[in-house]
Amino acid sequence: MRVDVVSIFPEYLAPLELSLIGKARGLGILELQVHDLRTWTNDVHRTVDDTPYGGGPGMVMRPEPWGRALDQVATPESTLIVPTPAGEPFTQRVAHELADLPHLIFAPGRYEGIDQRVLDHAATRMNVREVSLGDYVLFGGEVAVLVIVEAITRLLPGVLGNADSLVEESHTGGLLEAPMYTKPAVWREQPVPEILRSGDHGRIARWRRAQAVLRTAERRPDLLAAADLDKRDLDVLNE
Ligand SMILES: COc1cccc(COC(=O)c2cn[nH]c2)c1
Repeated sequence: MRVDVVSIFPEYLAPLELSLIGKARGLGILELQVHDLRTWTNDVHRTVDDTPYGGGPGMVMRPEPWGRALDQVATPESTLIVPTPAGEPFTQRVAHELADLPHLIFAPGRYEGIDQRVLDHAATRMNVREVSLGDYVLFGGEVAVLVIVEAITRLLPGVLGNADSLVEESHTGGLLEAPMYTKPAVWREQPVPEILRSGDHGRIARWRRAQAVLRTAERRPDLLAAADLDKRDLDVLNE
């Protein structure tokens, strides 16, 4: 997979050089390049924003620099990803969809956003997806790009050593993950649930499922409604 990021704060994306993402790049699983949007400005002040038509507070990112950046970076097989509070929810399912694509271009917006014509024009020549990480507003999309790139990179084949760890992650099967424990068996007078040390893998799987159902009911009733619960799950909820 190839990833390009165009930003007015390219140094914000430096953490993408580290850890698993750095490993994925080292393995040739992921190609990543970060670009400075101001490369594509042509005025002496390298201007990237201006006041909004129709009035209102703040500034809007001008279309020209973005248009020239995408002219250079995009191909017809590119997908433009724009992190924005106004986007579709970014979920593990969306992460899987994006992980299958050949080329992602991230357009983290600053100020009040990017002139809409940039996205409309891009949509005539590539896929465009506006995605939201949550219902809050950041100063810019760079932090969201770090999150999205990490969520996608860990799904790329060869990145995670133990493929099984993907199976147990939250949001698989639509439920939250059960609580996890490791040594010591007792810590500050708190014992690990004895069932997990019983060696009875059938009971352990049932216990974990029950914990996942209860935790999801408590914290994310929206996910529970969408999950395919079996009779035992319903018994757990009605206990
Ligand atoms: C492109 O337009 C804008 C406008 C305002 C802020 C941002 C940065 O993204 C977020 O704030 C965000 C992303 N998911 N949840 C919040 C982008």
